[in-house]
Amino acid sequence: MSEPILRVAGLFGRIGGQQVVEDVSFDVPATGVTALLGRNGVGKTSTIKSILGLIDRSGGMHLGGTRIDRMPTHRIVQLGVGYVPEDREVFGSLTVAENLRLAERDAAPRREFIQRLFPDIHDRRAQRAGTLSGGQQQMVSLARALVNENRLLLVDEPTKGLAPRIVDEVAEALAEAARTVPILLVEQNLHVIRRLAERVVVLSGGRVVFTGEASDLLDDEDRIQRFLGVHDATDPHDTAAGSTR
Ligand SMILES: Nc1ncnc2c1ncn2[C@@H]1O[C@H](COP(=O)(O)OP(=O)(O)OP(=O)(O)O)[C@@H](O)[C@H]1O
Repeated sequence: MSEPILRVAGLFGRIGGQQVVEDVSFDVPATGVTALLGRNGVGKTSTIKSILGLIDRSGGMHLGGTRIDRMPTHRIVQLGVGYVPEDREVFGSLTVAENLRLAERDAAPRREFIQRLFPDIHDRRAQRAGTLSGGQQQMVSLARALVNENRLLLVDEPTKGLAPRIVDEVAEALAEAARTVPILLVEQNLHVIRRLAERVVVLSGGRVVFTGEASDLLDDEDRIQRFLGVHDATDPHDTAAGSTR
């Protein structure tokens, strides 16, 4: 296997003195989607924020061979790490175009790529982002990260709270994006994980409890239940209409 784009070794993260990430180690391959999974509150968002230096953290982290564990957030971003935060965080009083413009970091932002990937958002470029639906805001949030040439994308629960049809659209956009950039994806929707992820890292209580090929987890109902606490409604043997969240 080629060198991983991100190497996390013995990462600890703290919020208000409380340890929320405990000795976490994993690699993110240089291509495809790696899913960071686990039940609610196990430390997925905190792991992403630790990588970016958004919370107090210590431990070894390398981005393509460059040590980043002592770098401030803006330098990590400048190295080419895009971030799509949980709950989108678009600027509601600004237009779609303004939201995209303020995210542009590169000399040659990929405006045509964004236009092709998100035609609906392009049509709404003069609309204030706060008046968009949740799904449309998610597209703006994704577009803001994709407008730059990144070496790694960190995407936190992009389908949370969205209607099934919009979940499919977001998954499609992520699949397209994953052809150009490796993605570390926090996601709870098993359909989306199944569709996008090649590798999985599972957390429990702030620690890594499983890493492997996505199929090693997704084809094992017992592991799904144990690690994620959900029923796989896509399982053909399962006649109950179980929740995938
Ligand atoms: N701002 C905060 N102040 C105090 N504790 C926090 C804060 N944010 C998160 N925590 C705690 O840190 C732990 C990990 O939270 P985190 O949000 O990283 O989990 P998660 O796996 O992303 O959860 P979810 O799936 O619900 O988003 C939890 O116990 C949570 O209560």
